[in-house]
Amino acid sequence: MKPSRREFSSFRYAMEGIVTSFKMQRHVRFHCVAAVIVIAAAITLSLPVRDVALLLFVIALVISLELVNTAIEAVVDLAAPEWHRLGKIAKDAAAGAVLVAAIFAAAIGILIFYEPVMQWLGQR
Ligand SMILES: Nc1ncnc2c1ncn2[C@@H]1O[C@H](COP(=O)(O)OP(=O)(O)OP(=O)(O)O)[C@@H](O)[C@H]1O
Repeated sequence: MKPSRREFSSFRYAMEGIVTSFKMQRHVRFHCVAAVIVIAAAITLSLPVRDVALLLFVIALVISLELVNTAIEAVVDLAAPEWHRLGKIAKDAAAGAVLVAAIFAAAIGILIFYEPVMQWLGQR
C-alpha cells in the first residue's frame, strides 16, 4: 500500500522535530555523537547480535527522552515565559528522565563492552 500524503507529512514533521532538537540542544548532539561511536565500536569488536540490539535499544531510549525533554522545555517556555514553580518541576523532571536513562545506558555499555575491550587490549 502506498503511503498517503498525510502520512508523509506526519513523517516530515517528525523529522523536522528531530532536526530542530538536534540544532537547538547540545545534549542531543552529544548523545547522537556518543551513539555513533558506540555503534562503530560494537561493529569493530564484532559484538553478539543480542548485545548490539540492547545497545540500539538504550540509544533509542536516551535520544527519544532527549526529544521529549526538548518538547517539554518548549511548552514550558510558551506557557510560562516567566519563572513558575510548575515550570521548574516540569523542566527538572524531564531533565531527570534523560539523566536516569543516560546513567543506566552508560552502565549497560560498561557491562557489554568491558570483556570485549579487555580481550582486544590483551591481543595488542
Ligand atoms: N519558566 C521557568 N520556570 C521555572 N524554572 C525554570 C523556567 N525555565 C527554566 N527554569 C529552570 O532552569 C533550568 C534550566 O532551564 P533551561 O530552559 O535553560 O534548560 P537547560 O537545562 O539549560 O537545557 P538546555 O541547556 O538543553 O537548553 C530548568 O531545569 C529549571 O530548573
